[in-house]
Parts: sequence; C-alpha cells; structure tokens
Amino acid sequence: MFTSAIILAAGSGRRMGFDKMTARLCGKAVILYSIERFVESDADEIIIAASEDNTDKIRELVSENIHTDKPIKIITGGATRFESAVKAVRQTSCECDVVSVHDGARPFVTAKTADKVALEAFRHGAALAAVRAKDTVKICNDGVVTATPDRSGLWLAQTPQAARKADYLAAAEKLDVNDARITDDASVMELYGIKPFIVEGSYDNIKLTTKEDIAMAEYIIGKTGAPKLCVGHGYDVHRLVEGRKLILCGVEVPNKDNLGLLGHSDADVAVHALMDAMLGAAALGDIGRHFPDSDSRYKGISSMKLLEHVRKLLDGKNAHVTNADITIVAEKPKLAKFIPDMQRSIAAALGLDTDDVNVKATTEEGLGIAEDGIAAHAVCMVEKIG
Ligand SMILES: Nc1ccn([C@@H]2O[C@H](COP(=O)(O)OP(=O)(O)OP(=O)(O)O)[C@@H](O)[C@H]2O)c(=O)n1
Ligand SMILES: C[C@](O)(CO)[C@H](O)COP(=O)(O)O
Repeated sequence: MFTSAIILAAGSGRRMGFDKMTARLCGKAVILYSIERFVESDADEIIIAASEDNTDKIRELVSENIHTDKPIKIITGGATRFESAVKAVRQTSCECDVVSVHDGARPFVTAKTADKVALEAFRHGAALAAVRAKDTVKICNDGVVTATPDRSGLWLAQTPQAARKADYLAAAEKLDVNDARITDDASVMELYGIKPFIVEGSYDNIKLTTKEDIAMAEYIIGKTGAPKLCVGHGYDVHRLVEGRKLILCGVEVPNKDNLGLLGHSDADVAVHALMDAMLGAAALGDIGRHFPDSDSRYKGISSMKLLEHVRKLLDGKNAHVTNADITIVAEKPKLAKFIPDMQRSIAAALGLDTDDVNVKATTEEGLGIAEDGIAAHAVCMVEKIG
C-alpha cells in the first residue's frame, strides 16, 4: 500500500489572527510538529498545501529542520480546505493507493494514528480519526433546542482522514468545491456514497483554531514532555600564522598582515567554540570526538559544514538551539565591521532569527594568549523536547 500524506497549511488563520502554521509553539513552528509525525509514519511521501503567503517560510522551515529521504513536495493550496486537499491529491505520485489528509493545524497527531487511519482507509475505502463526544449535543434553531441526539453515536471528527485516491478524485469530480456540506474529507466520501471507518483518536489531537487553543497546546506539550532547557559552553584557541585565510563565524576577514588561523580544518575558532557549546548542551561530547584531526575528511573543511552536521546531531536528539552568544578574543585584526555578517551567518546555519545570535569581540589588553592567536568562547541555550 502506497500512502501519500497531505498536510494542509493553506488556511488564512482568520480566527487565530495570524498565520498559525509558521507561528512557534514552545520554540518550534506549528507545521513542523505534523511533518515530523508523518516522516516517522509509514507514509511514502508528503505533500504540503501552503498558501501564497506562507510558502517560502514553510519551504525554509522544511529545508532547515526536516532531514529525511522521504519525498516532500510543497504546493499552493486553494481558497477552501477542500480545494487545497484536491489540489494536493492531484499532485500525489502515480503509485499512490491511499491519500491521508491532515490539518497542519493539528500538531499532536501521532504516527500510530496516522498509520491506522491509512490502513483502515485501504480496507474500508475511507477512514478518519475521531473521538467520542463527551458533552451532550443540542440541535438548535432560532436559539431554541429542537433535538437532543443520542450521544452514544456521536463522534467528533479529527484528522487525518484518508480514502483510496481513485475514489477521492472521483468524488471531487462530482462535487462542487464550494459545497457548504463539505467540512472535512470524510464528508466528501460520505456524499460520494462511501461510509468512512472510525479510528478512535486522542483528545490531545486538538486543532489550533483560536488563541485559547495555544494555551491548551502548550499544556499538552508540557504533559507529554515539557521542553527541557540545557546550557552549553565551548572554548577554543588557534594560532595566527601568515598565509592562511582568516575565517570567523563563516565570514572571511581580510587583513593587511595576511594572517589567518592554523588548523586541520579552516580553523574557524568561533564556530569551533559554538559547536562545542552545542554538543555540551546536548551531552554529545565535543568536536574532537566527532571530527578528529587525524581524519583526512576534515582537512581544510569549512567549519560551517561541520556546524551543519552538529545541528543534525542535535536534531536527532530532538534538541534545538534557541540562542547563542559568542565572544572572540583577538588583539588583531579589528573585527567590529564584520560582526553583523557573522551574526547573520550563524543565524542562517542554525535556523535562528539574527536577534537570537550575538557575536562580540574583545582583546586581552596585550596580556594573554590573544597576542599570537585568536580564542573564542561560546554559550548557547538548547531546548530538548520529549
Ligand atoms: N483554503 C484552505 C483553508 C484551510 N486549509 C487548512 O485546513 C486546516 C483546517 O482549517 P482551519 O483550522 O479552519 O484553518 P484556517 O482556514 O487557517 O483558519 P480560519 O478558518 O480561522 O481562517 C488548516 O490546517 C488550514 O491550513 C487549507 O489548507 N486551505
Ligand atoms: C477537518 C476538521 O478538522 C475535522 O474536525 C474540521 O472540519 C476543519 O474545520 P475548519 O472549518 O476548517 O476549521
């Protein structure tokens, strides 16, 4: 069974008041929670329907945070949820048997529920995650109750909602995208004549619709494992010699004395200190252990490449840097005018805002090690989830 997961992120967030897909929830963009669960699931590919306004940001979030061989495609959604879903289904692989549509606004789906819904859709034609109604439900007209349906048969629909691709497309052909009865994918299948199978979901699989839902989502994250904050510190020194490039925080610093730092890699002492701080916070050792100078693969390598690798090591532990502060200790050359570029370079490498990265330079008043070399200290905060 080939399953295509579709994550809907093309809504306008009108009731929330801002784009909820790219907003951060405990430090992580909302859309990333669902993408990670579908990467973990048995789905064979992921199609994200984004809006014209959030496509670039979502593309950036995916490329910086999601490391998988699973194909991920980002398409432009439509004016309604149904239209976005249909556009995405049309972009699935020709091998696809089952399409499983999920609201990007439901960050707490689990891979297990996603797999169960897809499997039951393959067996029964359509399936959805849902929970039993806990409250008594009233049907009203003109402000007065006209009926109280039997609660034992009432379920609250969640996502994912899945169907066989061929049936979903055939149903879409027959239906009007603006049909007010279509509030979810299960109703598409019902109107087509297929009875969706219910997979009992979790009350935690809430949809972020209004601002109050954010507080609930933070509570759920706390319940399932509050993010733990860990601090890390790194320190490094390299000797200054003639005839090498001087690279600091990934930025080349030209200088009249033609001085650069000596080392097995490009000897970017500031990035080395930062990597040690990150590895320290995540209890992953130090750069000597991960990139030994006896290994020829690292000869002359850009330390920014090593930083990319360290970031992936942290991702593997569900750990993300939330801010970094680097102090470069150098008597020469003067570094002030290069600092904004250094901050931008580190922020881009770590997927942070430039406001979350600080680089500063100081001397040792001619009293210390910085006479013949450059040293760097770095501290960073790392948030570990789960
Ligand atoms: N044209 C649309 C409308 C909605 N959605 C997606 O469908 C899901 C459920 O929609 P909802 O919670 O209503 O999101 P919004 O449409 O963004 O919210 P609002 O109705 O308040 O504008 C969300 O993941 C949303 O991004 C979509 O992909 N395309
Ligand atoms: C699909 C859904 O999440 C099931 O509960 C819901 O119907 C989406 O509704 P919205 O009007 O797009 O918020």
